[in-house]
Amino acid sequence: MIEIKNIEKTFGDRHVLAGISGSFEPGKTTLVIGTSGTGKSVLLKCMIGLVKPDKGEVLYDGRNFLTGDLEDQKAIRREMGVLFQGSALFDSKTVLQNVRFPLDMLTDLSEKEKVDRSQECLQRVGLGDAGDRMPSEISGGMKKRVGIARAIVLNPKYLFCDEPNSGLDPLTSIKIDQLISEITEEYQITTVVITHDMNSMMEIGEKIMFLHKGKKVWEGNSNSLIHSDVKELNEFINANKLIREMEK
Ligand SMILES: Nc1ncnc2c1ncn2[C@@H]1O[C@H](COP(=O)(O)OP(=O)(O)OP(=O)(O)O)[C@@H](O)[C@H]1O
Repeated sequence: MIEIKNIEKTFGDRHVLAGISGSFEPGKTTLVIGTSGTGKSVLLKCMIGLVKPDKGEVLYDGRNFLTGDLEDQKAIRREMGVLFQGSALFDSKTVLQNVRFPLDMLTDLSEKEKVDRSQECLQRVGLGDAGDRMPSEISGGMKKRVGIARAIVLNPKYLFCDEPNSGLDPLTSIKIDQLISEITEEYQITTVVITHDMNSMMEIGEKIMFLHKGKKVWEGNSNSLIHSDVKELNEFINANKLIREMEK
């Protein structure tokens, strides 16, 4: 379980996060949604330690990530998997080498153990026979799968995905969403996904947080999403519906 308490962040005179609290449960995918520039990525960066919040707490199963013991902080980092926007694969490495990279950096497993574990993760994301291919030779959806395999290779307790559907067609997006959701349940990972994607919200929206102007103004699931009486959320949903209509 991850808990965030009253997270605030200001850049210059811009109050980007104005006190956000919430909790993220194991085995569940929590979606963080909101219009562009509303602070979703900054919140995620605060949670994974890439940005230091001005105020607030981030607790990983009760361990304070910002002010806690250094050993705890290191252990928490080791327990995180991150799927970055655009997959962020190394172009000069093969698919398998990309997946094993965290094992090379952070473990002293034997060569065979590293290959076996990387291969196992590739298998899990449906790319068991793509290990020798180069990133330039595979599709956008496959790159995301490789990114997911790399994010889970260290067996994380916490998984963070920033816009996992960016650049994908709707069908591939749904498959990637389903994969993230299945893996989350299967390994009981606490997963946080930032998304704009209305399909994702309907498909895997068991828990959704809506941010507006640096605040969490609504929380619920995909069923309650469409019946909310929060004006900003309704505007966001209608704008998304419009975009979907235009894309058809
Ligand atoms: N390092 C930084 N320095 C200054 N301003 C920043 C920095 N990082 C983010 N911001 C600002 O914080 C605000 C929120 O940005 P953020 O990337 O979190 O938005 P977002 O909700 O993720 O948007 P999008 O959906 O477009 O990715 C933006 O106005 C952005 O310009």
